This record gives sequence, structure tokens and C-alpha cells, in this order.
Amino acid sequence: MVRLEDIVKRRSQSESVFELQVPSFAVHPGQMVAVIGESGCGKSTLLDMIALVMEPTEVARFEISTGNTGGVCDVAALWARGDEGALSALRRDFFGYVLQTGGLLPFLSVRQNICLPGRIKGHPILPGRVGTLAKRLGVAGCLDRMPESLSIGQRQRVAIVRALAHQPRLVLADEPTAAVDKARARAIMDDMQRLAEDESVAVVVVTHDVDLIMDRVEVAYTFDTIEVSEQLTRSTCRLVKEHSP
Ligand SMILES: Nc1ncnc2c1ncn2[C@@H]1O[C@H](COP(=O)(O)OP(=O)(O)OP(=O)(O)O)[C@@H](O)[C@H]1O
Repeated sequence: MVRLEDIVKRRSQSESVFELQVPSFAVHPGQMVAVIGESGCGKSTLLDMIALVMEPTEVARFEISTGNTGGVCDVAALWARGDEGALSALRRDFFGYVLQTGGLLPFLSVRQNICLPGRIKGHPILPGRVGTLAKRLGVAGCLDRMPESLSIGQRQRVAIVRALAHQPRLVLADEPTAAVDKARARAIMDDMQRLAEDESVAVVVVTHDVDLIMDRVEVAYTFDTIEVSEQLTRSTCRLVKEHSP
């Protein structure tokens, strides 16, 4: 569904340069892939490139399969010719996002929060879908409440409903369980994994929590980071797991 090969991203800050190398990265429909590693190793940089919000510095191959008919979009070519219209359309239609702290707007009800991305994107949400997803994630009773009256765990579950409501093909989750305790984190990861399988949605989860994620995913990537010189830090993304859980 998403395939990256030989991608490099260089980020400069005053005198120092951080270089992320991604020899190979892939995620397929129905699969949950973990991206793990220490703070500063490049997890968010990789996620931002996959989300098409950060342009790679060098790229050999960056492809997204856009439909069930086998259509493949050459993202590298879109970046190369600065086709912002096509990139925006992909961002709008293809992705769902789950953020670290839920990111719900406090002045909208839970239901309005869930429906907002679909409204902004101009994608009507199928009748009954919000209720069905909310029921599956145990937040059906929260739909007409305001976010402030929900626990942190409930807010994260609502954020997952919101990410999936408009039927994206790929969900990007950046530390989705950082704000909840271990038991809730396990339950939320299990829910995301089951939903990914049932809906044939691909999920990329960025997390520090190796114990939490490794038993749950078929595929995981991490980073080898070295200080090449005082000025240059190089981090290389590599596969650490590729088995059935
Ligand atoms: N805006 C920026 N400009 C230049 N360099 C940056 C910028 N943001 C981050 N970096 C550098 O890029 C490197 C990777 O950052 P990134 O945020 O991808 O790491 P991370 O693994 O997601 O970290 P964390 O787990 O702490 O969120 C870091 O060394 C950081 O110093």
C-alpha cells in the first residue's frame, strides 16, 4: 500500500545536521506496523514523510497504492514536479490520524469531533458508521457529551473512531497511548489492530513502548543512530520484526 525505497531526509539546525536514511519501508492493507526507537532517532520525521507533509531530500521510490484496482501513485514524481494539488488530494483522501493526546476540539461534542474531518474533506460518513465504530470501541455512550467530560482513555478511543470514520486507507498513529496507563494502552492497541484487520486499513504506529507493541504487530522498524561527526548524526531505519504475531 505504501512503499519507500532509498529515501534520505536531511534536517539542519544551526551547525548540526540530522540525516535519516530509509533503505526500505512498506505497509500493506490490514497490517499494523510499528515504528519504535529512542527519542530523536527520526520516528516523527519518517511519519511526516509518509503523511506527505515533509518532502524527502532524496528519493529513489515512494509509491502509494490508491485503490483496490492496483492503481499506484508515484509520490516521488509528485514531489519532484511540485504537484501540490495531487499531494493535497492524497492527504485528504488516503490518511486518518490519531495524535498523542486525542486532539479533540473542546467546543464540539464528541460526535461533532468525529464527523469534522469528513466534513472538512467533503466525504460524507456512511449512515450508522459512527455509531458502529463507537460501539466497537466502547464509547457509544459518549457521543453526545463534550470531550472535557471524558477520561483520557475514552478520548483516545474517540480519536480512533474519528480517524477511521471517513474510511481512510492508512491510519498514522503517533504515540496513541502515551497518555494512558498500561492496561488501557494494551486495550487501545488491541482495538486498533482488530479494526485494521477487519477494515483492511493499514496502520503505522509510532511508539516508545516496545513491550506494548512487539507482540501485537507482524512488522516493526527501528533506527540505528550514529554520530558521524560533531556536525552530522545519521539514523538508519531497519526492519526488526517480520513474522506473524
Ligand atoms: N524542525 C527541525 N529542524 C531541524 N532538525 C529537526 C527539527 N525537528 C527535529 N529535528 C531533528 O531531527 C531528529 C529527529 O527528530 P524526530 O522528531 O523525527 O525524532 P523522534 O524519534 O520522533 O523523537 P521523539 O521520540 O522525541 O518525538 C532530531 O535529532 C531532531 O533534533
